[in-house]
Amino acid sequence: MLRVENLSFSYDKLPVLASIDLRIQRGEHVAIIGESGCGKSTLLKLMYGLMDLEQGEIFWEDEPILGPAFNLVPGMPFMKYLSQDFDLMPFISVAENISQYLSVFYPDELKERTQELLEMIELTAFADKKVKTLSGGQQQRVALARVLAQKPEVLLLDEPFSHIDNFLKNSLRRNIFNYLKEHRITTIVATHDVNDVLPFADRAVVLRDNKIIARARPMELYKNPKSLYVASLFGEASMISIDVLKTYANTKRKIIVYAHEFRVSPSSGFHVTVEKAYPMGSHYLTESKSDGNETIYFNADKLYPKGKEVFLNVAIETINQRIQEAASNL
Ligand SMILES: Nc1ncnc2c1ncn2[C@@H]1O[C@H](COP(=O)(O)OP(=O)(O)OP(=O)(O)O)[C@@H](O)[C@H]1O
Repeated sequence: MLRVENLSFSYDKLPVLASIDLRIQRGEHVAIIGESGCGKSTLLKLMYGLMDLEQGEIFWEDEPILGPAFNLVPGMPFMKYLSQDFDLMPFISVAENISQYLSVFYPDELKERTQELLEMIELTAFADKKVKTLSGGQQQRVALARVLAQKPEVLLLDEPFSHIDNFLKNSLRRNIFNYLKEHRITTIVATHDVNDVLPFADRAVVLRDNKIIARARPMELYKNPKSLYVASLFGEASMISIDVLKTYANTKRKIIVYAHEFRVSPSSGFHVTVEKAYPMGSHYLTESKSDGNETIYFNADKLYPKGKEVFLNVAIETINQRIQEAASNL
């Protein structure tokens, strides 16, 4: 188990993390999510021992993870950390970068394993190319293979697919996250991208204002977001007063509704005026204003012009589910 106990950290007296407690089981895959600058990378660096803690302790099983004040070589040998700059050897080939940490005493195994990792990152055809000649996305894939080759017990990944195009991203995610699960490698991923979180993470931890504000299975967080901040990490969402959605409900309490949960009606429902629409392929993400001047996002299957008045409805099951969840959070 990885244990983070009462961790606090500041850069030049600017607090970034305060009183963080976290337990991650061996083999678990945890996503650290939150807005840019909330401290995700800092938490990963502290977990790896790259910086000294200001307060608190971190353990992997019973071994304390210590920073540079206690370790000449920063970083723990049973862990690997893939930062946003990839730490590759630019003047040697892709295959050599990947196999650098494999044992030369077992040449067949070395070749086989390098081949397996090249296939996983879909760069077999580039095996003999020098890393410096690769694109940013290709270098990120080599960096991923290079950390996997080292068979860490714990892998810390900071935005691991940020440079990779959408065309490849999904298959790479499946290849890599399935591999990590099969090999029971404890994985902690700092990410902005819900596609790294919902399909793969066992748990998501949400950071905001130096603190963990939510932790749960990703689908629980998604279905029952405790705040607009949490919902917004998963998609466009709005806060709506219950009585405007359910006219007979006599309460001003608000619930969160995702853009895709609204249905457009020409004649009845919650009245809004269209401000702007963004084509998203399968639908138009439409920005509108309510009569109370709140910004409401909804998905529409056609393009509504600015100024168009429409009515929005939300399925009664969704409203009731959010009301129940809001009550259970009280
Ligand atoms: N070396 C540093 N010196 C001073 N301040 C820093 C340093 N590194 C990060 N910070 C600050 O600490 C805060 C947290 O940064 P961090 O990189 O951990 O956030 P993040 O959540 O990973 O952001 P992003 O998602 O944009 O990568 C930010 O306000 C950042 O400006």
